[in-house]
Amino acid sequence: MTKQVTQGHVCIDDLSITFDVRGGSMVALAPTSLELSPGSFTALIGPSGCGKSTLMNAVAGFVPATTGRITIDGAPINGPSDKVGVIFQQYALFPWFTALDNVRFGLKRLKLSKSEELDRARAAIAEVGLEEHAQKYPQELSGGMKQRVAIARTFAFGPQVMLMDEPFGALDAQTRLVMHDLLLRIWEKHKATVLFVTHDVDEALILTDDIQLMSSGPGRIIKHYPLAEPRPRKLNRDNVHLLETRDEIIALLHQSH
Ligand SMILES: Nc1ncnc2c1ncn2[C@@H]1O[C@H](COP(=O)(O)OP(=O)(O)OP(=O)(O)O)[C@@H](O)[C@H]1O
Repeated sequence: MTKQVTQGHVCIDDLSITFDVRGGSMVALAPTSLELSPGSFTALIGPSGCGKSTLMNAVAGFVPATTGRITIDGAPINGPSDKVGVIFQQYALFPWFTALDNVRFGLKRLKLSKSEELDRARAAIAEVGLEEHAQKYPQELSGGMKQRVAIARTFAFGPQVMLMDEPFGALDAQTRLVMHDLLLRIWEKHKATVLFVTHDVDEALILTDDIQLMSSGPGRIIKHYPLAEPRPRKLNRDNVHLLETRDEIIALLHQSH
């Protein structure tokens, strides 16, 4: 039975971000509104420099809104929140901790007993298929394995919102496919609301419920593409809508370059 999700409702309302730079200011994100329903999986696509990471960083509470506001379940975001997990392209694991201890570190905020923390970390490591590598250090793991640890660490503490900024951008094509299956399996189980930045249109078409397309910088959302096709998806002639959507998005991205 599908899990009913009620938390992780993200409202981005007329958000713009301006940075102070030497000799003035620069608009990194033009006024943008976006609503993510609880448990949905949304891709953010747009030309380089259009403000995708800036938007993510604002939802993560790392960058303040210049105008507008962001709420999660009605509560304004004014800084990093326990409701939000973040995964970047760079794995951001602590090199001095094993895979298991990296996941345990992510659980510290929950203040569990030592045995509960260990059980939960072990379960998360098992969920991403790394039981046999739990005692290895990041430098002993492949890029795909490191990103599995990052996924385990972030989902383990139970975030309602998951922000993923090109999480598979550094991985080879084959490993990416494996990671797509893994991410979908974990997302379907945990049902966090996911906002996923990617440059890879196919990745967005395979994974998400909705693709939000941004204009070139200072960007804003110009169009969105709801995707109702059941998963797992394949980009072939049986899925004409996905292929047409791909063509249209690629054409718009080319125009904006
Ligand atoms: N802290 C900052 N200070 C000043 N300018 C910034 C800062 N962060 C981002 N910018 C600028 O804001 C604009 C948007 O950057 P951002 O990283 O959000 O784009 P992006 O769409 O994620 O790009 P890419 O796809 O290349 O990663 C860029 O022009 C960038 O140089």
